[in-house]
Amino acid sequence: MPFELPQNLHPNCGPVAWLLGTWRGNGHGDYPTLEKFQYGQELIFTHDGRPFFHYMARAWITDADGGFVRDAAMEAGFLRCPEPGKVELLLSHNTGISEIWYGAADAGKLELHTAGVSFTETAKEVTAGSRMYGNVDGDLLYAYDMAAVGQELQPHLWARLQRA
Ligand code: HEM
Repeated sequence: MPFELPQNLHPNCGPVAWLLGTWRGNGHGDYPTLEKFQYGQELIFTHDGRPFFHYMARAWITDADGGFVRDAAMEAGFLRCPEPGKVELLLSHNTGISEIWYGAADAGKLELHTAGVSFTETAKEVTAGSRMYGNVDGDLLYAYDMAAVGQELQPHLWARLQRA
């Protein structure tokens, strides 16, 4: 179904409007401390006309044929649009991590970097992140790099999702 810009979209959110809706697809994961893995994921961005989007995502580990193995990471938050092209992201993870991000959006591309990461006393140590979201031929491609468990900033996830 083609994406139609909502009539009540806040103008500050124009550069990220293409993200609105539900996306599903597959990704790959890696990190020096881990075995490579594959996953399925669903991302949902919604809005109510105010200058922010609500965001939630859930992932599940898959086998080589794409079959469900087990539930994996969940994250939820708010993508705020203080002015066109400028975003702030507040993100909470089921793994006990909470982050503040700043980013820039332009022509189907959104790039974000953490300004701060907090974690509970039982969570793994994550100290920084970098995310890139791009609209490529109508699909959502993203890459997530993290600095965690003593390793420097490097790829943990990349995925290609289709509009559901
Ligand atoms: C699509 C979402 C994600 C998937 C499918 C995923 C998958 C995995 C898997 C399979 C592992 C190995 C341990 C395990 O089996 O649980 C892992 C470890 C880890 N992930 Fe992720 N992850 C995701 C998102 C994230 C995010 C958003 C963060 C940071 C906020 C993160 C941080 C970590 C850390 C710190 C480890 C532990 C590394 C270690 O102890 O060596 N992951 N992840």
